[in-house]
Amino acid sequence: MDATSFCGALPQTKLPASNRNFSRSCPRARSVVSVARHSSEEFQQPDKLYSRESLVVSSSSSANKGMTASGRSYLSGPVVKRNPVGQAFCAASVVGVGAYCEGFVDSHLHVTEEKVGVLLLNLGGPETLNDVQPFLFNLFADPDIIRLPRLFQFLQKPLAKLISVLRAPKSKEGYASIGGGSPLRKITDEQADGIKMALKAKGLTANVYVGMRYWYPFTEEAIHQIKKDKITKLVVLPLYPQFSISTTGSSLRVLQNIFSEDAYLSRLPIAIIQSWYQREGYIKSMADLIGEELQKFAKPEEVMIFFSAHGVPLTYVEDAGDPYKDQMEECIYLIMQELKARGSYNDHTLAYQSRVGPVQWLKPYTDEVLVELGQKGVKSLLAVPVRYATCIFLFRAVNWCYSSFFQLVCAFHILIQVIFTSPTLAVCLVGAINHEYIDPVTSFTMFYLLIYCSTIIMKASL
Ligand SMILES: C=CC1=C(C)c2cc3[nH]c(cc4nc(cc5[nH]c(cc1n2)c(C)c5CCC(=O)O)C(CCC(=O)O)=C4C)c(C)c3C=C
Ligand SMILES: [Fe+2]
Repeated sequence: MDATSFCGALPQTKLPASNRNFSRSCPRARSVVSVARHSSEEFQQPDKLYSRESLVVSSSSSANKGMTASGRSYLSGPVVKRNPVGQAFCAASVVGVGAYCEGFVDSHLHVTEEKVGVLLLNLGGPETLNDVQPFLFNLFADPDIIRLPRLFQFLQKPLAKLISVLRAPKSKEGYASIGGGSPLRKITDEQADGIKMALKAKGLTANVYVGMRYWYPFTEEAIHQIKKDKITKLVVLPLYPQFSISTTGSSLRVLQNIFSEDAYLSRLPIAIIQSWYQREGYIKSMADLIGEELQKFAKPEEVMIFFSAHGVPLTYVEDAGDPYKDQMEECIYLIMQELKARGSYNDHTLAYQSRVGPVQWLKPYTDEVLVELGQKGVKSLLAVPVRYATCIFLFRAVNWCYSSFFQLVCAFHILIQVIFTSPTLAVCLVGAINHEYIDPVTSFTMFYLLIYCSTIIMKASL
């Protein structure tokens, strides 16, 4: 649990994947304890799936979209496992995984001296208004965010500089409205603590690390600590419920770059949980929160549930095969099914916010839908950010509504979603982590078994 200190400062530039001489505080070093694991019998247990035909369809289609139109590869599908010695990450068990039995623990345990690490990946956010422009630079310098054709990639950084400077005033306004900085680090730390506690409760003690993509603590810092701690198995959990090239894909690309250049890391067995929007615990937590909020309205059954999600440029989905839209729609479907099962038959709608730049983003747009709903005479609206409590984009839209004619027609109610620090969600995520605990170990063991056998055969033939 000790904090390990680094010193020095990172400039505003995005950290190159190979830069591991960076120095900054990496406060989430965790003590290492031996870990209980489960037999493969457990692994065979049927998963508690929220199944629906399209769940399988969207998962498998995700798998097929591993290579983007521009020839860039990215990882998709709920879970990816890596060959322990392979340099590359490879997609495995895709269809139907990602939603696992939460009670998947507790028998056939045996203890080993493994040092398991759980790496939580997130976006990161500016902690002060002064951080906003450098944070934006890091974001726009990411080739998974500003996707330039290969020929123009040399323009990435100058463009990032320009856009970050132009965007900074608007962003600062947003961050100023939520207290002068992003609470994402605090939220992620709380999530990490929750996950650690939930792991412990299941008898699975592991080091938990946080790695951010665009701000402190950077993913590189977490990896540095993982190496220092001599972790022997790693479960990677991006804290994005749905997969997008621009979020999970981008974070995994950083990992891929770092791992492929490092002898120790390239041998480290890892498992990656690519999406978890379809997990029972997540869907139920969302339904719990929505259900509670609905009860605050005079006529809960008349409330329109308005889901608002962070968008992506349309080309991500249409040209690059980003599964994000499918997964988001699937997620909303599952939440609504759960609400129906509980007797709530509310109307609902999904819209996307946070457009940046002149290109077309996923539609319908949040601000336009809000106007339409007002014009249709919707009186009660429960706005649900599908992601964070800190969703500045949704707050922006809602604030705008409050200050316009909308206030007159809609009895607005905003659901502030605290799900990401909820213990239920932590337990749900630990279900996913726990599932991954065993498989890399199995493949790791299998690999050494193979090496061992082939050595014997080679020796015998000499
Ligand atoms: C081209 C730009 C962007 C893409 C693509 C994009 C995808 C994307 N982002 C999130 C989640 C978050 N983004 C956040 C901030 C943010 N995102 C962009 C741009 C793109 N995002 C910008 C410019 C910013 C900064 C704020 C602003 O200027 O409007 C955040 C907030 C982080 C925080 O500080 O708390 C989140 C969360 C997802 C899920 C996603 C793709 C699906
Ligand atoms: Fe974003």
